[in-house]
Amino acid sequence: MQYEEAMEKLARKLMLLMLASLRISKEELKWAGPRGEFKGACAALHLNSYPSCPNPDRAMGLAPHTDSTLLTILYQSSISGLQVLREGAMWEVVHPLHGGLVINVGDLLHILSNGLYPSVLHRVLVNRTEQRFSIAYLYGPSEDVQICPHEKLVGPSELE
Ligand SMILES: O=C(O)CCC(=O)C(=O)O
Ligand SMILES: [Fe+2]
Repeated sequence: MQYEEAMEKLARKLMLLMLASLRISKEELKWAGPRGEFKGACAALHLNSYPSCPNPDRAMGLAPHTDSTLLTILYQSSISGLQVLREGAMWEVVHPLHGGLVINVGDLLHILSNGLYPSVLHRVLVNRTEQRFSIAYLYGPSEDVQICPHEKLVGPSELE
């Protein structure tokens, strides 16, 4: 519970920072609410466990996917395995950093930002000798919110 509360606070803060970077204030996104509280936001925790496998090439950890969230906050233990697809071509390992969290942009933020924050294709390979654990906090809007590109990010100037 404590973990979820801390993650929700962080997710809200990240959302406001990312929106600000797109020059969108909380007043310009109705469902952010007057204090940027993102009322009714939907969240879930994935508790992932990947048993070790002596032959990782022949085992599946997590198949390539994007998260259908606004954003995902990921804690990975000290065992690597997470990879992201770079420039649509190369799988790159996301090395765990002590005390660090990984932020994945999800499909809903991709849509909201009209592609300025692209969602990231990622996968997990199992480790040869050690079991790996991760905790993914999946953050999305309230279920009655319809996501579309923000009006400030569409229009003639964006198409030029
Ligand atoms: O285990 C990981 O590092 C990634 C987990 C993940 O992508 C997910 O739960 O959606
Ligand atoms: Fe994921």
